[in-house]
Amino acid sequence: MAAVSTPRRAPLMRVNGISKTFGDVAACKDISFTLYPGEVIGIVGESGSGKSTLLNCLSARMKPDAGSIEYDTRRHGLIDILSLSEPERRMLMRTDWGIVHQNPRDGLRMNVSAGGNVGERPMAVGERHYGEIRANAEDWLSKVELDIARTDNKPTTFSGGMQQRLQIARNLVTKPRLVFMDEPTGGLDVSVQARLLDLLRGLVRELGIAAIVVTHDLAVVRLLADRLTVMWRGDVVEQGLTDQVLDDPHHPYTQLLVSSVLQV
Ligand SMILES: Nc1ncnc2c1ncn2[C@@H]1O[C@H](COP(=O)(O)OP(=O)(O)OP(=O)(O)O)[C@@H](O)[C@H]1O
Repeated sequence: MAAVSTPRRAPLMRVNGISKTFGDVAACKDISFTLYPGEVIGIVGESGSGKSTLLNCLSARMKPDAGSIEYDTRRHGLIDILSLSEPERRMLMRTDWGIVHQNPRDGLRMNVSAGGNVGERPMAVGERHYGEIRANAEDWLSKVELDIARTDNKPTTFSGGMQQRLQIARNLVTKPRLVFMDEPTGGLDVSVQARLLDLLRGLVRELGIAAIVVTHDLAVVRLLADRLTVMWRGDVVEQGLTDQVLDDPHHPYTQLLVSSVLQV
């Protein structure tokens, strides 16, 4: 019988040999991986292991010393993001990418209403009909479980959890293909974290968005990530399917990380 071959999807992002040094500190050493459309990759590691540096390089906010990052854009196909000009990078950010910061204040405009925060991105990519932009913004506020009666309120009047949900709506409203998340539930109460994670997981799956999620919290990756990358002192020490890595860790650092969590 002839072998049935599964068609291989084209990668969304191909990361090859990324390194970044600050003085004597090698923050990231020769990091490579491939991300496929709709896939969620978690990057875990202790403080100072290089997670944020890697995320900053991948999202073109920091230039690595070596390596390449190719991304399959909707507009121009596969491009080397390190060669983008600043306006091109900003356009990619508006059309294809989202960034969810740990601190919602870094990702929101605090003096603009909640509806304005969500409506700004569709406007930035050319939508002009006020009624539709507002209706879409309200739809997204509902999706992230914010009361649409608060549409005209500024995020300064929201709780931390509400601000984080607003930041998620602002990022997802234009249906990006890739979202970078840096400790998306950090700094929130445990009960608020759990609800937010459920919401994020539902939205990412429903929209088929790929994501790269940096966290030191294994519960976050257990729930969100298909695959896991474990960093230790700038190196990737283990990579694999999330459940496999967490249930059967091979590297001593991963074993320590998993055993230090009572229950994930
Ligand atoms: N702008 C910078 N200048 C100098 N050193 C830096 C800079 N950014 C990061 N580093 C160093 O690079 C290493 C990796 O830092 P990074 O912030 O990427 O780690 P991290 O895993 O994200 O840590 P955390 O979980 O605490 O945010 C650390 O030793 C850090 O001190």
